[in-house]
Amino acid sequence: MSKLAIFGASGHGKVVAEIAELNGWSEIVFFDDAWPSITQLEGWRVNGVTDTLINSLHEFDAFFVAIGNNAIRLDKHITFELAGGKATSLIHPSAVVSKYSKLASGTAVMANAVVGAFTSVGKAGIINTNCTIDHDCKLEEAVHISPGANLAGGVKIGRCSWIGIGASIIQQIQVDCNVIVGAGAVVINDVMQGLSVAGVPAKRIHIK
Ligand SMILES: CC(=O)SCCNC(=O)CCNC(=O)[C@H](O)C(C)(C)COP(=O)(O)OP(=O)(O)OC[C@H]1O[C@@H](n2cnc3c(N)ncnc32)[C@H](O)[C@@H]1OP(=O)(O)O
Repeated sequence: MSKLAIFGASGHGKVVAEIAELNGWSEIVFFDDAWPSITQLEGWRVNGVTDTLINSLHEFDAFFVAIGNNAIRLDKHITFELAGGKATSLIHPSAVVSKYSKLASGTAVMANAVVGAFTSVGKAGIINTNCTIDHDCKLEEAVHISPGANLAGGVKIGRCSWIGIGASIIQQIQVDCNVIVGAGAVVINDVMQGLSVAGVPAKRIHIK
């Protein structure tokens, strides 16, 4: 492994870059549409915008999109794939990922996260710090499980849904696409597409 392009020069990008270093990537270069306002992220250089990366994908062994917004992350991931880039996943060495689980490309698994047996994670997912996803869960594309959230067995999470920090979801629940589950929520019922829920037990909230 040698040269990795990371799109998204943010706090999330920094965490991802450290995991990449721990995974043995020797050269990491950032890209971000805020360039040239941003040319440096901590010790890493930021080299250009989306088109710059598209035109230089052949110089990299892989790319990774480090954007927190689920829909934008998926869109950029697909853009770079269609342009011929090779996506990689990045797994922190302290994470426990079952050998019977499946992670699609472009997923970050942060420190101390647990991915259980026979669980699948779609492309461009974020499995954040110290969260647990138990057995037989199915996460579609671009899902974000925030730090400290816990999913029991057999939970399904739809495309681009965001499970907030410290939320819990009981077994066999289905959370549809584009859902937001608020911080600390306890989800005991299925959640329909596009809704936001929060509280214990989780109920619909109306966000401004
Ligand atoms: C490494 C990282 O940093 S990863 C990121 C981790 N961060 C998170 O997980 C954050 C999760 N975000 C939240 O929980 C947010 O509160 C959201 C996204 C659910 C809502 O945020 P906003 O869009 O700003 O909504 P807003 O603050 O207007 O709240 C709307 C209503 O829902 C309530 N509400 C919002 N969040 C919650 C919550 N977590 N639990 C209970 N009630 C909540 C508000 O009190 C408000 O109620 P009201 O209408 O009676 O006044």
